[in-house]
Amino acid sequence: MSQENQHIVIQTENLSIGYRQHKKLMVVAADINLKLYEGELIGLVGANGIGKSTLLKTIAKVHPLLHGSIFLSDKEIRKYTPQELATQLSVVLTERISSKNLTVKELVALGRHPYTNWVGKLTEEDINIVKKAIDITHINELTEKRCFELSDGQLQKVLIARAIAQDTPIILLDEPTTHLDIYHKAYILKLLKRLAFETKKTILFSTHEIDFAIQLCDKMIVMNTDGFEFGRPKELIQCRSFSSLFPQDLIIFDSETGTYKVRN
Ligand SMILES: Nc1ncnc2c1ncn2[C@@H]1O[C@H](COP(=O)(O)OP(=O)(O)OP(=O)(O)O)[C@@H](O)[C@H]1O
Repeated sequence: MSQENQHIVIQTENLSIGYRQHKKLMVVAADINLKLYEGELIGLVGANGIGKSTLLKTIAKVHPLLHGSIFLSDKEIRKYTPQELATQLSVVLTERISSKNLTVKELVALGRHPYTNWVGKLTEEDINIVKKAIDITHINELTEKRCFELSDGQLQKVLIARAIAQDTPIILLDEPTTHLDIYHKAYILKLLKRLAFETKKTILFSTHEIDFAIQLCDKMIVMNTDGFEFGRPKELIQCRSFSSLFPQDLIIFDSETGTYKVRN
């Protein structure tokens, strides 16, 4: 699809992100201007502590912005009620969940919460959406287990299933593949790509799997100490964005293969 026909789903204008500590501002990143379109899978990469989680939490309104604006589907984020926001955006963060006594099926069904009545009764359509989310994330054999019985990787897939069940135009994920083996890392990223393409969702995720992200993402945001670079993976390779991401004493970026190699 050509970009002119696509809607902008997330837009930031002169956004500054960071923290207020003892009345002091700690700016993590400033002047962030992004336009993310429907149907795009966008990978957010950068060194440890550069601000990836802070950016995701700020866009999700889990953490307040310091300056500037964020628009989700043309509406400023501060104007959204929590209920409205839950129908626009689902989030998978790295924090441990508090509802570990729930079964996997119950946790995934919580994704339907924004759409259910006040007693949380699921309609037949809700049940089908939950089933589909369980199917496509390959967690069928886990549905009756309680969440505290799961491995980190299994729990990660369950949280992704909950976000899919929430069925929002935007999905934000903080390091969704951290605890997964290499096969399931590729599986989940390909699933996110397919979801973005087939259902026109905008999916933004942070990751340290830079080589997988280069292979699969439509666009990438590269955060570094000087600011950020944004574009298609090929363009970013040409601009040497990945080469300058880390000190060059131990690893170098091979632009032919799109991977990092350890120096001999
Ligand atoms: N609650 C907080 N209060 C104050 N500073 C924080 C808080 N959380 C994170 N920071 C700081 O903000 C900066 C960015 O942290 P953030 O967690 O966003 O980085 P990240 O890129 O996600 O890192 P990683 O790859 O290690 O997960 C870091 O310097 C971190 O110490």
